[in-house]
Amino acid sequence: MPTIDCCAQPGLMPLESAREKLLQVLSPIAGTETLPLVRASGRILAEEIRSGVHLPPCDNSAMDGYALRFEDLASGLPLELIGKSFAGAPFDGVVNPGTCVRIMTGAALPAGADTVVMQENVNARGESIRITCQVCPGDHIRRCGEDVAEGAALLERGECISIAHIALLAAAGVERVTVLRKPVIALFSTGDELRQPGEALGKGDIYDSNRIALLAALAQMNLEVLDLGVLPDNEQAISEALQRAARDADAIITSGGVSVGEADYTREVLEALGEISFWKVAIKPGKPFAFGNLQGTPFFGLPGNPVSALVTFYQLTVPALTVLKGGRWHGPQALTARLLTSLKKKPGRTDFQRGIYRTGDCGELVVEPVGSQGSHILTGLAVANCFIVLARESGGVEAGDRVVIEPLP
Ligand SMILES: Nc1nc2c(c(=O)[nH]1)N[C@H]1C(S)=C(S)[C@@H](COP(=O)(O)OP(=O)(O)OC[C@H]3O[C@@H](n4cnc5c(N)ncnc54)[C@H](O)[C@@H]3O)O[C@H]1N2
Ligand code: MOO
Repeated sequence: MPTIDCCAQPGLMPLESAREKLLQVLSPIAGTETLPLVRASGRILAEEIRSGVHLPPCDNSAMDGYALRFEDLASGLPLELIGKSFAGAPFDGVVNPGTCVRIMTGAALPAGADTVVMQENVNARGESIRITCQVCPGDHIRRCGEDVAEGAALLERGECISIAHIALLAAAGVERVTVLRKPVIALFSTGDELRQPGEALGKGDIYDSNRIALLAALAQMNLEVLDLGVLPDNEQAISEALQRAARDADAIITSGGVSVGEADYTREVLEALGEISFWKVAIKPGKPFAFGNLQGTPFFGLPGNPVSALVTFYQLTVPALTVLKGGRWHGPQALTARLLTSLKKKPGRTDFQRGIYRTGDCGELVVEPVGSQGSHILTGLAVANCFIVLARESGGVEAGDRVVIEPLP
């Protein structure tokens, strides 16, 4: 019989409900900017973009070879070579019956020609050629507009611009794009024990890792950060920082001070100044996550334990920030894998254990939990490439069972 999770008190909000609530409350920020295409990767498109050209712009050759008229091949007679067509230097004449043109990959198909034969299948002698293989009409021709027709939509509003999108827009001659501005995220850590790199550690002190990791993660998401640094466990300092954050930022993220200890002030101060919509989620690690707002600015209170901070960042904060910056959140990117080592779990909270997945000998995905799963154990998270997600009401899982995994970004 499974034992009870003593940390899963009644009233914890299921992860799915918490996420739904966040996504209901958040809406995209207003404001746009126009950027050179090359700087637009990861930004959210604020306009639909249509193509001003056909892609490819004209019929052209997919191979280095010879452009000819298919019907000429029936006779088996040699074809007279009358010119050359290069990408950038097309042949201006016409391929009349009995003639052909030397053509390079990407060169415009000359008028009159309807087929290209690659040069490996041709015997060229002086100014005439013979075809040495079976040919089909239209072989090796890339058709005008077969990728994109002039006027067709290239990208929709709200698309998160990828490198492939940049290639597509560049191919259509787009130089600048209008994107949503970057939301500003205010960020601070709390804790009297937190020190900066270069400072000596006194007894019980640690270096502030959460803020640094979150700064990097927010930059990777193309968000602007208002870095409010490390605050002491002091209500006045936290209150002032929260009010500045609400005034100057589009969202507030804090680390620490959301549990029930005597120096855990962040959630209490936020509640006194603004509103907490929910506190404590049925998730492990990360239970004390708090969400609310201060004068309409969304507030994400991440727990201080380093793994808990990053699990709640990925599971709850990233979906909300994706909506805030105008993007679409498509749900967790889940796969299934066969578990190689059994895992203990008590029902009550959705568990995000850290694991390493790979393709096993039989070609299916397998996953191995990393050693220690403590919420203060950063090495486990550092070597992991996925979360192993164990459902809220499930107990332990046996080796050989199939489990859900979510690859880490
Ligand atoms: N009686 C209970 N105690 C605790 C509970 C509970 O339900 N009942 N929940 C535990 C859980 S779960 C978590 S997670 C933590 C969260 O606590 P806080 O959010 O209040 O965080 P702190 O107390 O400030 O710190 C916890 C832990 O993390 C270290 N820390 C804090 N900030 C940072 C940082 N920026 N970088 C690196 N490490 C940080 C801090 O030193 C503490 O060790 O509460 C449990 N307690
Ligand atoms: O959930 Mo806490 O996040 O277990 O350490």
